[in-house]
Amino acid sequence: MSLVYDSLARWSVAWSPLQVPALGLHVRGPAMLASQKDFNNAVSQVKLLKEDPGNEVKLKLYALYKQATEGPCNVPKPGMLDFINKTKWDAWNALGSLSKEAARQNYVDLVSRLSASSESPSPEAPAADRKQPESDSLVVTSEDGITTIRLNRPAKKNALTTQMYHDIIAALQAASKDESAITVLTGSGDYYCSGNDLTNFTHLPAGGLEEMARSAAALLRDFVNCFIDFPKPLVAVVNGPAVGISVTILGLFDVVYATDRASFHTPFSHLGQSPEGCSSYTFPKIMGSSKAAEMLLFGKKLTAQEACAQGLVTEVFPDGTFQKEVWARLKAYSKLPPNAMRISKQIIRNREKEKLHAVNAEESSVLRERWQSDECMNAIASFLSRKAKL
Ligand SMILES: CCCCC/C=C/CC(=O)SCCNC(=O)CCNC(=O)[C@H](O)C(C)(C)COP(=O)(O)OP(=O)(O)OC[C@H]1O[C@@H](n2cnc3c(N)ncnc32)[C@H](O)[C@@H]1OP(=O)(O)O
Repeated sequence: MSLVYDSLARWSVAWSPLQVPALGLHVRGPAMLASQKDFNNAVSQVKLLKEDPGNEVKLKLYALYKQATEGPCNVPKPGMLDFINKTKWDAWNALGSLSKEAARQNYVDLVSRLSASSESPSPEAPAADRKQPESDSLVVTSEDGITTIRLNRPAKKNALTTQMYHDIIAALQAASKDESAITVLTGSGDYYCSGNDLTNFTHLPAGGLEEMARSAAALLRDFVNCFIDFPKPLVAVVNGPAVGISVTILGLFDVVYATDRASFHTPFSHLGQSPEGCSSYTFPKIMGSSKAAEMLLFGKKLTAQEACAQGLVTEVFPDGTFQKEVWARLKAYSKLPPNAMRISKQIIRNREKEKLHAVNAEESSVLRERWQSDECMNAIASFLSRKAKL
């Protein structure tokens, strides 16, 4: 094994970025596919990366570059002892029949994530230096090795405004670098979260509905990407009912604790919308395809006990002792060696990441279209005119 690593290390030095170029099967709607120009720009951007992304990522870049430019692997497999070329061949071959267009897009996405992370400030951000959220609707605290991101809009059942999506992204980015061992998302008041604030769709920008849908899809994608990439144990403390996107992203958490008062509701069809938060992939995996379909297609609301029986929730606690029991447990977990927890999370999650990014891109692209549909507009108008509730 070390021989392969050694060889890869030398190989990466010899690599020109132009030869370099993610594993994973990407299926996405045509609206989101990168152009040849985007691809060429990404190829140039690789040369400007400030940090060496490491051999694993270089291999992904290489494989995607080959797939995007030459299509599926079409050369004979190198011999057993030709470690370097065999490793490259395996990476390219693992992409199977992924189309050139999807490979080009995945390459562009990967480079853009690499560029963003190499530009972000790397030093550890202690809790005291954390940039506070722009609005009071999100409260971020760090104590006892736990960073807690609290949705704080109880009068609106913690519905997520556009600003809150931005603030959660910033809070997760800061938490990934602070000194805490565990990060928690929870809500204030009687609800965990009622999902996307439906009035987000009423603030039409100059470009109209189309522009609103485009920018919401881009924000959704960035938001979900942060959960996919979050490096530390991520725990949801579900203090009450959860709706929409606050339910779907639970599949990206490591542990989900719920009060017995919680319920889990994804009424996408009622709203003329479609699943997000990678739930089109994680839910069938977690609970099987027919239970997932009942939730995601028919909007079946699950009790906390049902969600636990189906694997979406880790454990359910009586509401009266929920906070006390959960926080005592989290405080104990936060004393465990943080690096061991990060590394274990990496092992569990890393092989799925590229797939999850592809699913996220596809779901966001489909929703961009859905948000411009009459079905969706009518459902939102109906809620806003107080004719409809879930
Ligand atoms: C970047 C964009 C990404 C987009 C990602 C897409 C995500 C998809 C989803 O999340 S879909 C889910 C959307 N959510 C809903 O459809 C829930 C709508 N809300 C309700 O049906 C009900 O409010 C309820 C069942 C959650 C709670 O009912 P209850 O009777 O207990 O309470 P009220 O209805 O009186 O609510 C109190 C006030 O809160 C406002 N409110 C609640 N949820 C939302 C919401 N999602 N969006 C906007 N506003 C919400 C509600 O209108 C009340 O306000 P008022 O006191 O001013 O009347």
